[in-house]
Amino acid sequence: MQISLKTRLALFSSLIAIALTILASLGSQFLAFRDLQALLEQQQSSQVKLVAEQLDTKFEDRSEMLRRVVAELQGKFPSSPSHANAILHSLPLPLAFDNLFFIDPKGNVDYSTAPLGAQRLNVSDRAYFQEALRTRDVVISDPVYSRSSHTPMVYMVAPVIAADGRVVGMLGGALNLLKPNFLGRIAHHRIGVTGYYCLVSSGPRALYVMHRDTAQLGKAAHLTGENCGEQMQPSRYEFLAPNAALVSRYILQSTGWELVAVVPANEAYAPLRAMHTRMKTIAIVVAAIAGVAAWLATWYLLAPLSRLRDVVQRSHEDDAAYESLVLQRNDEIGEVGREFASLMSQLNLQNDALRRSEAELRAGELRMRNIADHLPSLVAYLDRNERYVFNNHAYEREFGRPAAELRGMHIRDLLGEEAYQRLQPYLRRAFAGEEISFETSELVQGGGMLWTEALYQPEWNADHTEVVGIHILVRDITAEKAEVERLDALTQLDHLTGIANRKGFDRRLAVAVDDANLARIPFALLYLDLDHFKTVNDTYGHACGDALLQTFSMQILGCIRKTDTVARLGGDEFAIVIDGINHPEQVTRVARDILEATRMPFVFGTQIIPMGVSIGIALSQPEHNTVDDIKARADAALYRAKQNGRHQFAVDGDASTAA
Ligand SMILES: Nc1nc2c(ncn2[C@@H]2O[C@H](COP(=O)(O)OP(=O)(O)OP(=O)(O)O)[C@@H](O)[C@H]2O)c(=O)[nH]1
Repeated sequence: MQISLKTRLALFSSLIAIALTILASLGSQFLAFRDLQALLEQQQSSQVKLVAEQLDTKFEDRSEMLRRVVAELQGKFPSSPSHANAILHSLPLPLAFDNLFFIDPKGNVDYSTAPLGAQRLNVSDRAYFQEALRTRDVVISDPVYSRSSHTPMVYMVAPVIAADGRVVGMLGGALNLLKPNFLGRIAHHRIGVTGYYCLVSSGPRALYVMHRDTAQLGKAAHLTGENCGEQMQPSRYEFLAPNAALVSRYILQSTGWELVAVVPANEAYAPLRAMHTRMKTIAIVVAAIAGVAAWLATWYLLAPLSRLRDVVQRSHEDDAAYESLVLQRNDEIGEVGREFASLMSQLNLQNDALRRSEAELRAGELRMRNIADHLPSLVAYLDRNERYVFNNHAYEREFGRPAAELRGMHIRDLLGEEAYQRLQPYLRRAFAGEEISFETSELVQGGGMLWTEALYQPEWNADHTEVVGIHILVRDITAEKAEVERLDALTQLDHLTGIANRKGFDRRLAVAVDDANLARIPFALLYLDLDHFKTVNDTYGHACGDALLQTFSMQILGCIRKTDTVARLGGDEFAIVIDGINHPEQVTRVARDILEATRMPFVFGTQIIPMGVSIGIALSQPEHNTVDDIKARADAALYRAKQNGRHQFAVDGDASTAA
């Protein structure tokens, strides 16, 4: 389930408000607890101190009484039981003590207002007796717990000191501590309703002298930190639910005993509990109100954000949705709204431009495709895996398959394994980044050659680090080839006579030399030069000379085979290449035929002009031939024919030859 930001923020704010309210309430409870605790401790301490001082006063009064009586004895210990009884009964002490007694210097209890047992009591080993001997003052004993009477007793003794300073005896008083006139009233005294006191003696064996539970009387107590037996286990959150009783203590000056007052937590902190309950109620109400208020405030404050979100969502389908935004808000949401509106406006402009350029691009692509489709050449694009991505219509015509079917097809599958193997070196170079152009030829059905020119142009990735594909252009150049050959042939023809010119002659001669060297096909080279042609020109004019040259070339053609080649090398110089000769006679017969053909005069208009030609013949060598060598030999033979008187032939290497 998706929870909106607004809900989450509202929830979060509410929780914060509730948490803060609870924290504030806990804080005030803690402070209230601390203040109340300090106040209660102060009050209770004062009360305990007051009671302790009353007890001290009671002990002090009795001590003072004993001192006064002892002083009245003027250092004389009673000399007889009757004397002692007289003294004891004459004193007001019985009101203060439960019984009175005299102890002689050896610790024997001689006289007592209480009946003495059969066995004589000696207290010389008691601490209070020895203390009184040492301090020579009134001493209060540690409490003695009487099992028979279940009462705690203390003995107070005052030494009788003779004029010479000796302790001649002691006057003692026994005190039942639980008597109403002493501790009795305090023991049953309550602090508050459930609070109570206990009194713990001093010394290493501290006992309960006073306790609300009489069963505890005389039992061991803690020397320090006594809580009247209460279990004190304050919790960590004492201020929330006080658990530990409120304890105050005070040490009696007269005895060193500790008076402890305990008020159970239930009573001591009752106001706090009441306050706690009230505060809890208030805190719940305040937290609820704060939570709801925070929720509503967040909801209200973030409502524009929701509207902005709606507009943003609608902007997917509606480019103008942002125009409904309220942009006057002077806060972050207003800023976001304005930024969004500005972005959307820019985006719309860019989208328009993009749409326009996309349309242009599509139109451009269409144009390019149309152009490519109308081209007679094969136009394709191969991806890195040598699979077609694009093929123009020419492919459909060429391979008889729809272009869509070719898309994704491997080039090998379309062209066949053999053609693919032929093209692979070129493909490899193109994929290596080289722009390749090459020609191929193949025999076509019905004879003739089909010539094609292929252009492989690599396409690089954006950072020019890798070739991602190849553009392929394959065009039929058969017609071009034929035209080139035709033009090339034209360049090898003599424009005047229509036979080969020097260039054509050189090519033909080179082929003949190669054939002779490689295939042992013998050939002959004939150099021909018209005799006195200059005179013809000079006498009958240049046109006449031209006509003679044309006639002469026709005459030569009549004397040679179709496979032989005649060329005009320039001026009145001609050459013939005769190959595949079986015998030199075959060549000399051609020379003789030409001499015979030119024996007849040339008729130009009304002019009859005698003709003559000198011929030099060179035959190919059985072994190694060169163009220059055979030319030189033919030329030398021609020279010889001229020298010998013209209109004859001479054969290289044969000095006798002539026609
Ligand atoms: N009519 C015409 N004359 C040409 C043409 N080309 C060269 N000539 C001329 O041909 C002549 C060649 O003369 P040469 O071969 O030097 O002299 P020749 O008179 O034939 O002498 P020999 O060869 O020794 O018998 C020169 O007069 C050139 O001007 C051409 O195309 N037409």
